Amino acid sequence: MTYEQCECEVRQRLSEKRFYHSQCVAEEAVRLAVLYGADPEKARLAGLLHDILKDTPAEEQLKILQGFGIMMNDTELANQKLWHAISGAAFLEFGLGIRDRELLSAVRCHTSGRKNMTLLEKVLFVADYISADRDYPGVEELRAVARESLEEAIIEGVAFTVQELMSRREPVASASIDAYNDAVAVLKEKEK
Ligand SMILES: Nc1ncnc2c1ncn2[C@@H]1O[C@H](COP(=O)(O)OP(=O)(O)O)[C@@H](O)[C@H]1O
Repeated sequence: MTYEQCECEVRQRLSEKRFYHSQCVAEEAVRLAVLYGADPEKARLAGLLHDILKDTPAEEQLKILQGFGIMMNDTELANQKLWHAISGAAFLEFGLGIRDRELLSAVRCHTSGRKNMTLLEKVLFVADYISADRDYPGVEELRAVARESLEEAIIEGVAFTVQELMSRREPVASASIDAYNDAVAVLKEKEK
């Protein structure tokens, strides 16, 4: 599929606001990719596609996952906000025929992160926090951190999300803690 065809698939499934967010994440992912040595065009496409099922009702997302025979683990099931990433990656692969495993796994883990993230996964994970449309308190600081270190940005991003989830007494998927621990380990290694 061409980039334009992908854009068309995304646009028809998302609200204007969410489509704009996807475009902003695509642009930010390119910037981070250039800065840290990932493939900019793959990063752009991952950013464009990452939220493709975000506006699809949860029951439909479940049906899509069941239809493709994909199981979620217990924490994933307990966190509805994670479903669009998992169902989105499945839809891209089995619905649209996108075969790029690196891109698919970046979409699959873009919300929670995961253990042993690839460079592209890190780029997308961070781009989603700092894209131009984001305006939460602290986003400017996180943008500055992301220009200096992807790992520091992952740590700050996960800390922000986990604190927010805990304050609402919501379950926390351990994939984010894994991503945090890996980032801490990379920084410790660099300090040596
Ligand atoms: N480890 C996690 N466990 C549970 N929920 C999580 C985790 N990480 C992220 N989330 C949920 O996902 C939300 C962010 O998802 P995201 O796709 O970036 O949404 P949006 O683009 O609407 O901000 C967080 O606000 C949180 O509710």
